[in-house]
Amino acid sequence: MRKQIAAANWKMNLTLGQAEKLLDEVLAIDWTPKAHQEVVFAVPAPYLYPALTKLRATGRTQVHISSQNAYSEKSGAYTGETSAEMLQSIGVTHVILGHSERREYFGETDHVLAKKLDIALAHGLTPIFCCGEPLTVREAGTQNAFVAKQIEHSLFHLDDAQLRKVVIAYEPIWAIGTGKTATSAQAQEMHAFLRSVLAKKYGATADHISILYGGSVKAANAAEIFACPDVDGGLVGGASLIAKEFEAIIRALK
Ligand SMILES: O=C[C@H](O)COP(=O)(O)O
Repeated sequence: MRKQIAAANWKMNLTLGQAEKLLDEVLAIDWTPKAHQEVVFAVPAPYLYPALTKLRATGRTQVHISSQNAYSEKSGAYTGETSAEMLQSIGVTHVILGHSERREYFGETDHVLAKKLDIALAHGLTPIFCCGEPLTVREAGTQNAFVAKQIEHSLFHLDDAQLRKVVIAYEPIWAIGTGKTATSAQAQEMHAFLRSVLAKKYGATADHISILYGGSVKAANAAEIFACPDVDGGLVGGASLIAKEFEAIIRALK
């Protein structure tokens, strides 16, 4: 079975004290993962190392710490940036790339994201690559072509072995932080389409790629969305900041 993943994206929220309390609460839940289940915490950069330290103390092996971003160059005079090599050196295993907020506020293009994917993979990180359409595109009914282009432009230069290390997150922008979730039918339709896009180039490998859904996932809707055959868990923003909510989302993994 494909990996089923509950990924928390804390975005730019929480003080250190709040972050430690939340992590403690979620790490303490009585949860025995199935072999194919994982939990990922994408925490703000200043909390990566404290979070890793806490996680190591629990001995949990199916829980991982992720960066919310990494730069597209190996090292050098890039003030304020964090490299994939730095993340690897402290024990971070995952990195979110191409979140719509990065694309919108920081001008990240498909081309830059292709470079970020390369450098993340070269340093052994698992990229969680985000794609998704804005409301205008959804209303025009052209979401499939829009999202297929994001995938083709940023991922299609990867070889089969590299693609197998990538997790995809489909996040319709109109559903992020709006409380307006895609219906499970809309999510399934897009996830199946994305898998077919991957299959055209990578054949049966497409069946091994986890595709997460993101956009107003919460305790009340996670089980229905995760039950869709092509949905392999979720990338969760707001609800991941509340321990009880995120616990329920973890328990909704299939
Ligand atoms: O990365 C997470 C997504 O942007 C979803 O955020 P949300 O769950 O607050 O809608």
